[in-house]
Amino acid sequence: MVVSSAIPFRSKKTRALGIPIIDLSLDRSQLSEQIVKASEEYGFFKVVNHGVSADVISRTETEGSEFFSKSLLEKQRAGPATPFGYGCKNIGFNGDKGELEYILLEANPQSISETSKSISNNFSCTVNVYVQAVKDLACEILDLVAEGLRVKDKSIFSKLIKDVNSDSCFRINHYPPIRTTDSSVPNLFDEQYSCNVKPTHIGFGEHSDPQILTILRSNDVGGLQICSRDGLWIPIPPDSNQFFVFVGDALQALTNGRLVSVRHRVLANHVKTRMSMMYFGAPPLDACLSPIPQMISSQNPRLYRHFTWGEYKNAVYSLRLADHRLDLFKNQP
Ligand SMILES: C=C1C[C@]23C[C@@]1(O)CC[C@H]2[C@@]12CC[C@H](O)[C@@](C)(C(=O)O1)[C@H]2[C@@H]3C(=O)O
Ligand SMILES: O=C(O)CCC(=O)C(=O)O
Ligand SMILES: [Fe+2]
Repeated sequence: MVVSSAIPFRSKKTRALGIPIIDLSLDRSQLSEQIVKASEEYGFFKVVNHGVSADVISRTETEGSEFFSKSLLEKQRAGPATPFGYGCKNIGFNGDKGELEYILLEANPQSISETSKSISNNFSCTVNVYVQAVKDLACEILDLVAEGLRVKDKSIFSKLIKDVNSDSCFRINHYPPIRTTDSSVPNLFDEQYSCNVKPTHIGFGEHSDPQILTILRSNDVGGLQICSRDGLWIPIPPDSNQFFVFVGDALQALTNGRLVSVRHRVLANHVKTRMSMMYFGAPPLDACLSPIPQMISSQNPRLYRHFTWGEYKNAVYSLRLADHRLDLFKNQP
């Protein structure tokens, strides 16, 4: 596993640390082991040589930028985020706020074209091609996860997001620079690492992603941080040519806690606009998220009870962004 060089960050609660980088051109047996190791230790890694065309990525970025450059009224025609549609500063339904605007779409061609009606045909086609490409990447990674865990059915995880009824979604977040009039907030910005020196504004608050796997791509503006197992925040330098992968709560449950969903957040940038695009791979609503039998043994007793993605999603939307919702589904001894 290639580990990136140390990332300095001037805050007591963050520390310098490398994050795993997975080269998808390596041979399968090496790859599957590296992916499982990274998913156990961090629940997060960067993938390089991912095979997604640079043109597909840049066209989607252009469509996203064009959408956010429209007037508020025009953007609102994509519908209020209930949860799908255009949202500004409000995240979810329970009072969470962030310094961003976003568009959240169901990740299937019919819904994308329906929600995109008020935007453009180009937006719809481009987003569809992008979503298909990152979905294929997510499936490939999930097959490698199954191989690395030595599970017989290699498609045990990927088939959940390949299912026609998969509840996957796609989100574009747009974080404008913070224009502060508060002189106590220094407009410090570390160009070298593209992150705020003093994190004073939350772009997107601390949380874990509820789904199986998230594939994130951002422009060259930083702000993303992941929380290490010992509770320290690690700034992730942006890389617009590569993808970052997050293990979600559903994969943590399916693997009986062996792979961990990673808590992360985005700090607002004082100077530049960050734009990120996330594909959240999710199962169908009626899919069971109980730990797969291969992950349960006398040394590793069942951690979570039987529950469906639909039940979990209801819990997700009834709670706050930062809540530890998977704890509600722990097995009673
Ligand atoms: C505050 C909320 C927004 C969110 C649903 C929730 O009640 C808690 C989880 C949030 C989250 C985080 C990851 C994804 O961005 C998201 C789409 C998801 O599935 O869970 C968002 C939800 C949202 O913005 O609707
Ligand atoms: O915008 C980002 O970089 C990450 C946002 C995020 O974590 C999310 O939308 O779930
Ligand atoms: Fe997230």
